[in-house]
Formats: sequence, C-alpha cells, structure tokens
Amino acid sequence: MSPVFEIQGLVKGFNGKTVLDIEHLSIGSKAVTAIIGPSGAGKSTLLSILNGLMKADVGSLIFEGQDMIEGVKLGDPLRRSMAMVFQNPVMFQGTVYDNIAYSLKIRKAPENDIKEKVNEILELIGLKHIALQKAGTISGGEAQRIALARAMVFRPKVLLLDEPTASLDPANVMQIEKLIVHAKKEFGTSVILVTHNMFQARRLADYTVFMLNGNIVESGDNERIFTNPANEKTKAFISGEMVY
Ligand SMILES: Nc1ncnc2c1ncn2[C@@H]1O[C@H](COP(=O)(O)OP(=O)(O)OP(=O)(O)O)[C@@H](O)[C@H]1O
Repeated sequence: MSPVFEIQGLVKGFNGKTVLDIEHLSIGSKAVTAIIGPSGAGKSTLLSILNGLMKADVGSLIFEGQDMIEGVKLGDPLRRSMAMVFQNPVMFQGTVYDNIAYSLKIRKAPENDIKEKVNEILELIGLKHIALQKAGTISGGEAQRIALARAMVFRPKVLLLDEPTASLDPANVMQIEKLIVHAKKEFGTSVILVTHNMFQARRLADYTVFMLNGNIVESGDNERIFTNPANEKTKAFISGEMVY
C-alpha cells in the first residue's frame, strides 16, 4: 500500500494528560481506512491532527511529502485538498444547492463546472428535488448527506469522516456508505472513517486501525483484522467483549 499519511512519534496531550501517542502509522492511499476503538481512545483527536485543525505536541505527519505538523496554515493548498465531515454538520445559509456549490466557489471553480458537479452529486445523493430548498429546513439525514456531498464535490485527495452515520436511519446510512464508496472508486479519494459501527467498518474499509488509550493497538488489512486479529484486545473489542 502506498501511504497517503505517514505518522512517526506523534504525541498530543491536554492539560498535562497524554491522549494520543502513536509510534508509527501509515494510512493507505485511495482506500477506505476505518479507525475503531472505544470512546476516548483518541480517534477524533487523530482526525483533527490529520486535518491540521489541531497541532500535535511532537512528532511528524507526512502528507504529500510535506510535514503537516510544522507550518501548514489554514488556506494552504495541502489543507484545501482535504475535507472533513463531523457528526452533526452545520448547514450554511442559502439553499441545498448553495451549500454544495460553496466548496467549489471558494476554490474558484468556473461557473459551468460548479453547475455540472453540483447537479451530478445531487443526483447521486438523491436530493435533486430539494436543490432549491433552504438548507436550514431540511432533516438530519438529509443534512448529513449534503455535508458529505459538500465535502466530496471538489474531489478531495483526503476525506476525513467522524462518525458520519451516527443516529441516522438505515436508508440514510446506506446512502452515505454509497457516497463513500463513490469517493474512493470514482474520485480516487483516500477516506479515513471513524466509526463505532463494526459492521460498517467491515463493509466499507480496506484497512482498519484499532486504537485504545491513545495508542494504535493494531492496524492492517480489514479482512485480517476482523477475522484473525493478532492482538487479544482487538479481538475483545470487535466482538463486543471488551469491558472498559
Ligand atoms: N480540547 C480538549 N481538551 C481537553 N481534553 C480533550 C480535548 N479534546 C479531547 N480531549 C480528551 O482526549 C481524549 C480523546 O478524545 P477523542 O475525542 O479524541 O476520543 P474519541 O476516541 O474520538 O472518542 P469518541 O468515540 O467518544 O468520540 C478524551 O479523554 C478527551 O476527553
């Protein structure tokens, strides 16, 4: 696997308490990587560091040959090539169409390109019929799909998803999963998915990373992690037997 991210000796603490301590981690390019682990394991903190939203205390994080820990600013093209979707996405003002078009507008895409790509993705998420509805009036499931569409429409190199289907009904979950597969297959996006849903991780991921107490316990090929984990703790966690 050729890595999209390469992490070495990465440590992050809050108020003197270490919450992330990763010796080494490679994340596969143009693949879906699931990050699993109990609450508080450090999964969201890791996503925020990958995205450059948060800075690690020490360590290196190589993305596209550049160290992201040192000196990658907000408007940097490297950060602009990534997108992140949170559990409860915020809709911007304007219509559903405006919300999705926003990502392309700030990247100065030509108007006809914006139209074509937004309409294509609206079709894909099954929300073409509400394109002109005010984004503030839509349901939670629709908002989550729109947030993912907004993140995907500019064909990011990296898509970071923090529990994108938590609290959604099965039909919406299916739609979101379809989009994730589309991003990987059609856009060649590297997707990093934090999920508490083991079935989802198993269905979608090519690679899985199991985190516990800020450490990587085990990572590797999805099939192997789920059928033949090397570590007892991984086994206990994925089978629901871990007490923590
Ligand atoms: N801004 C912050 N200030 C202080 N502590 C924080 C901060 N952000 C995270 N933490 C702590 O870091 C640890 C890891 O949190 P994180 O949100 O990364 O875990 P997680 O694995 O994503 O959990 P969950 O599955 O519940 O979302 C937790 O103990 C949390 O309380």
